Amino acid sequence: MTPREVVSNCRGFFFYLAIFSFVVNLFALATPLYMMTVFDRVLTSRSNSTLMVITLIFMFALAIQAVLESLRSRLFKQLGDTIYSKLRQPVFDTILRFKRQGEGDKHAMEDLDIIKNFMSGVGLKAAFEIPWIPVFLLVLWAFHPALCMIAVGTSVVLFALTWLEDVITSKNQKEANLKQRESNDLMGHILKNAEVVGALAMQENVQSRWSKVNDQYLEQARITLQRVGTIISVSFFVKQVLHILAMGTAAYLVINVQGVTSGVMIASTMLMGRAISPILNVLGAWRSFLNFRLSYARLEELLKDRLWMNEGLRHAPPEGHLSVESLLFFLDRDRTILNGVNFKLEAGEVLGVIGSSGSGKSSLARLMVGIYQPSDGSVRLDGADIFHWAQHGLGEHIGYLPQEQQLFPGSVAENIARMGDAYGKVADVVQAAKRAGAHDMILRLPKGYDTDIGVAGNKLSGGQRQLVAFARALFGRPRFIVLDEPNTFLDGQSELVLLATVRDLKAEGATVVIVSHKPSLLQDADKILVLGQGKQLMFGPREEIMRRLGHVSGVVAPASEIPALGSGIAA
Ligand SMILES: Nc1ncnc2c1ncn2[C@@H]1O[C@H](COP(=O)(O)OP(=O)(O)OP(=O)(O)O)[C@@H](O)[C@H]1O
Repeated sequence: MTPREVVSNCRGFFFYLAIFSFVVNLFALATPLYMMTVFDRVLTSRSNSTLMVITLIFMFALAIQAVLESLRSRLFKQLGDTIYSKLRQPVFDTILRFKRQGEGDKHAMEDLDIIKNFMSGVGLKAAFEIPWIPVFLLVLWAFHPALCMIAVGTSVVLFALTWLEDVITSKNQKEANLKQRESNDLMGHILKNAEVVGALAMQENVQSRWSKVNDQYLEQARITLQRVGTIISVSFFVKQVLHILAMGTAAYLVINVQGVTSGVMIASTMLMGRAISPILNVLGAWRSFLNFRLSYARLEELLKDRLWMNEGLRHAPPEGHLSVESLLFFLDRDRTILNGVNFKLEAGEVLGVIGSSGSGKSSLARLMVGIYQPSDGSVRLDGADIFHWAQHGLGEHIGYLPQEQQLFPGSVAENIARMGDAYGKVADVVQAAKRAGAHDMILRLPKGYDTDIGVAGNKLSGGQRQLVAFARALFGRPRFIVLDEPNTFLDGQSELVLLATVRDLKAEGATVVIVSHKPSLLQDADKILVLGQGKQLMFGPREEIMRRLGHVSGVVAPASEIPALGSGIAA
């Protein structure tokens, strides 16, 4: 769902808001009418009882106006909340997906907040008052055309000021927003890497970089505020002038024109204020309207035509037949990361992926679990295109251990249970931990499975994090498992457990892909895929590939030797 679709689904809200706004504004005529009645009828008749009755009637009208106004405000708030709640999930899914493609817009949630605040606050309210400007002007015209002309003149000046404000501030405002985000992002990175900053004495360097961006933000914000301040002062002056002009003109009319009473004079000056108040509201809400317009357009762009957002087909658990077909992958057109990768695996086979640094192994792993979308070709599991298989439908049958473990704040058990209900699935959590060889390590932690691992697992060692991430990959007995450099932080003992686990998985019929620089990990592999500079150099049974690599001792050649084979060797 895009913002446009959501807003269009909220038509009912707009209908009721229009009705409420109509009635509230109608009641706004009550006070000028009261003043006119008091001046022209009560004061001339000197009747106390009339004054009392009229006062009570108008007080009742004001009470109704107050109640309606409060209901209208609630309706605005409800509209904002409804739009927010309908867009929250698609925006969350989208930014997660785009982040994974390396082009994420993590500020989309801020955009959603801006849309919500505009819809539930003064911004939209001002828009609903605009249609009332001509009505008030018509009433003024009925009093005397000169009064209407003064209000029109003032409105034109105020509109011109609003336009001028936009012209002289929008560029700076945009720049200020951009620099503020850049400055916050940089601060986030500095805090994240605080250890390195401290250890390598980088404080001064990073501080000066951050200050530079932050100063640019402050400067743009200062210019914007200064200009807005000037416009506000001029608008205030125009308002005061209007007031005096209105009073003066009305007094002139009372003196010189037959039929214009002092009641009309008071009522018309009040009405004039009422007529320009929507313009002042628009002026006040202009900035939030501009931000709303930007955010709305950004979210519309982000959410439209996202095929993956459709509810994916729910498949039965896959058997594990993998086919990678004419795979092409690039993040930007100038740089191909993978090209022409073609291979098949039967369920229960183990594939070892080797290749030099930067040859595309991790990218292939990500494509195989549906994180990246192929630029061409496909990755299919049991014949179904993995990328189009909805994440929640497919993910539960997949095990994936990324190079950086990517743990979440929470307990060990929650992390193993993929941040789901760990305590409802204790047996599964423990079983996954045991299979990953993590159980004993976890029991030695201060609170065992309940141990809080800290932000991104910073309370665990590298090896402990990897074991927890491995257990998470095995949680739910997946049928297809991709392990990207699973032994980076593991000691010899844990590595033996890893090998035994791979053997068990194979015996159970699960399909396993291991990306590794380390030949010893691939001794149980059925097939080996060799990548070099994004191309498939070789693919085939392990023994054959080892022979082609000139190996005799039963282990695969070190990755550093592989590029020397060149890219011309096809599988
Ligand atoms: N998000 C990204 N943005 C830009 N380039 C990327 C991105 N991810 C990967 N690459 C590029 O794609 C190429 C392959 O990277 P990949 O991580 O797949 O290699 P690898 O074989 O796993 O390397 P290593 O063994 O060092 O982990 C590299 O040249 C890398 O710079």
